[in-house]
Amino acid sequence: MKLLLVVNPVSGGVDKDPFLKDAKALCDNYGIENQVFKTTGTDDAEALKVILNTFKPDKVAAVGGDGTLLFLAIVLQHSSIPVGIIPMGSANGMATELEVSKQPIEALKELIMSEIVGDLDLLVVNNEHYCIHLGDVGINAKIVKGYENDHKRGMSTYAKYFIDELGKVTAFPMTVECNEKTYDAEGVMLCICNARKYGTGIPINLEGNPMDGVFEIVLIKEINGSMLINAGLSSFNENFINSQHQTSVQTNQAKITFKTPQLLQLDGEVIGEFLSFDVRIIKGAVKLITTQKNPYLER
Ligand SMILES: Nc1ncnc2c1ncn2[C@@H]1O[C@H](COP(=O)(O)OP(=O)(O)OP(=O)(O)O)[C@@H](O)[C@H]1O
Repeated sequence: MKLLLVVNPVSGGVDKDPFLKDAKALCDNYGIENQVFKTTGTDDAEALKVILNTFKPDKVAAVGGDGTLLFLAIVLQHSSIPVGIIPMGSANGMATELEVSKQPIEALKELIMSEIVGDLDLLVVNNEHYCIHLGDVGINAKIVKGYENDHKRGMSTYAKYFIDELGKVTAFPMTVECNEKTYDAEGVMLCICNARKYGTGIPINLEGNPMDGVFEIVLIKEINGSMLINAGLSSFNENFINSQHQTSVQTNQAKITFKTPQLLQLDGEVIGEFLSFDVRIIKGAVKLITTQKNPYLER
C-alpha cells in the first residue's frame, strides 16, 4: 500500500514534525510506502497533482483542519483515490462530525487499516467556491472576518469577535429560491450546511448529513445572545437550537438573493460580499476513508 500524507504545517498552530516522525516509523514498520507533501498556502494544487501522478498513492491523509480536507476534496474530486482525515487543525469540525479519532496517530492507524470508503458530498457556490462543512452569511461571517485578521488564535479570540458582533447584530432581508418555491425572509444569519455542528461545538442543523446528497439552508431569525454568553461559549449543546428562532429547508440546489451585499464565509474562509449566489451539492464528490464509528455511513 502507498500512502501520501498531505500536511498543512501551520494549521491549528501545531508542530506536525513529532507526528510525522511517528507516522513514518509506523509506516516503515509495516512496509507501507509513504511520502509527505507539505502545503505552502499558494499554488499547492498543481504541485500536488504532480506527486499524485508520479507516486500514485492508494490512500491520501489530510493532516490539518477542515481547510486541508477541503483542499484535498477539490483536487481529488474526479479521481478514485480516497482521503482520510488526521485532525490537526484548530477546530477540526468535519473530523468531529465523522467521529475520527482525536489522537492523530490513532486516526492514522484507522486510516491505514480501514477498508471502508464512503461518499462525502461537496457544496459549490457560483460554480467556483467550494465548501465541505458549513458556510454562512451574516453575523458569523463577520466574526470569522475579524478572527481571520487577528494574529491571535483560539477560543478567547473568537469569543472577542463574537461578543463584538453580537452588540451590532441587525436582521437583513433575503430571498431563497429552491425546490421550485421562493421564500422571502429576514434574519441575522443564513447558513448553508453540509453537516451539523460548527467546530466550536455550536450545533446549527440537526438534520445534517454530509453523505446524503442534499444540504440544508438554515435561517437564524434572531440570536439569543445572553443564553450563549451564559453557556460560556464552549458548552453548547443541542438545546441551543431550541433557544434560537430558526427555520430550515433541505435541497440539492438553491439561489439566495439579498437587498444589499452580504459577506459569505465557507469553511472558515471569508469569500467576499455577494448580492446573490447559487449553491449546489456535488453528491459523493469525495471518496472518504472512514470507520464504522461514522454515524452517517449507510448501514
Ligand atoms: N504553509 C502554509 N502557510 C500558510 N498558510 C497555509 C499553509 N498551508 C496551507 N495554508 C492555508 O491554511 C488554510 C487551511 O487551514 P486548515 O483549515 O487546515 O487549518 P485550521 O484553520 O487551523 O483548522 P480548522 O479548519 O480546523 O479551524 C488554507 O487557507 C491554506 O491556504
